[in-house]
Amino acid sequence: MAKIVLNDVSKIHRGGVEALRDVSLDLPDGAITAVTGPAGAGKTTLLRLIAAQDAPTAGTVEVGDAVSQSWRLGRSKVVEFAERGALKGSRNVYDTMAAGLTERGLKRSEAEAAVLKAADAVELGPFMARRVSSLSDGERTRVILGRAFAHQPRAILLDDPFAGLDAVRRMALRRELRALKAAGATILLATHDWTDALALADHLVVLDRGHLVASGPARALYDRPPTAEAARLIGDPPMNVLPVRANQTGLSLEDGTHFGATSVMTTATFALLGVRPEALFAVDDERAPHAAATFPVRVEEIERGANVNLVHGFVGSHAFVGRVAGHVEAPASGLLKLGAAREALVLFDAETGAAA
Ligand SMILES: Nc1ncnc2c1ncn2[C@@H]1O[C@H](COP(=O)(O)OP(=O)(O)OP(=O)(O)O)[C@@H](O)[C@H]1O
Repeated sequence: MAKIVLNDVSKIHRGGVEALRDVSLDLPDGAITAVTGPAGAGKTTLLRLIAAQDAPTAGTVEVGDAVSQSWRLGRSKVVEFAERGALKGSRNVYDTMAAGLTERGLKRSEAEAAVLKAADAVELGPFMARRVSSLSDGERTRVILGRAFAHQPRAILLDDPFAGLDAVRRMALRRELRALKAAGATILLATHDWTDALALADHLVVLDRGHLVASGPARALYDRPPTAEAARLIGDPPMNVLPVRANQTGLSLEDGTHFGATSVMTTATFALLGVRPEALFAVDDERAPHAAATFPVRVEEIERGANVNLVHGFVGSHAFVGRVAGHVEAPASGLLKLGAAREALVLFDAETGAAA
């Protein structure tokens, strides 16, 4: 197992791009951490620094007992950084998985046993002699994972491991990663995909434009984001966040659109009100539970799915999304009332954005 600690880490790439700024993190060992954030947030840069493939411009990175005073020192023994782009197409699968094992001190026979065992685990046995360039994206991902298994590192870093995998392989990979965790590995994966992140992660790190937006236990961060900024970045679709004004009659938008929500106590006149898309339900549905707040949504589009519908529209002038179960239809007026229970409403400070 290996705990990963970053102290005030910044990384300025050549050309002056500040990919990370003053990031401090303390990641639990023996857990799965998902590093999330929009394109260009700094996810790959963070993984590369932890793997000692690149040096921080400032700050220190510690992995287990390998500290980065000299930033490369000892790190290769504890971290396997699995980058799809780094696979050599002309190598066969066996050599790709075996590369570096003897340098780590394994005898040839031990290296061979480790590779064959790992290949078995990721069902790559029949592929051993195939060139990497002849493999599909999904098969390459399995090579990457197989290599990580064979090396038995204490921390495994995976950059976008689910890209290019079909649904069945995604599920299989999630199972493999859980099994690796159960065997004691610390796993860090960068992903854009919230389904995978939330299905797997014990811990979430949210980055945006190089700064750390949030870090904490995945479920808690998802249910109660610490700031409005985090709320807008966590989940797909993320939480709706509306600027509201409070008085005795409840909460309203600046244009007077009223939500009720008298049960939401706030001493401030202005606040930000958050509600998760999947917490919303159509209030005309007589089976709907009692709504503590009602949002009149001017519907632009309803994306129909097998069990849930994504309602895209506006509340006042603010974009708003509902993920509503069952059949839902926009009324002739175009205004669909979506409600939420009291426990689904989150208030943030209007000035600081901190959760109330
Ligand atoms: N080697 C490099 N030289 C110069 N700039 C770089 C380099 N690597 C990354 N960057 C820049 O640093 C920022 C962060 O990039 P990074 O790849 O870490 O983000 P990311 O969150 O992984 O993005 P994506 O989700 O698109 O893969 C981006 O603006 C990127 O263009």
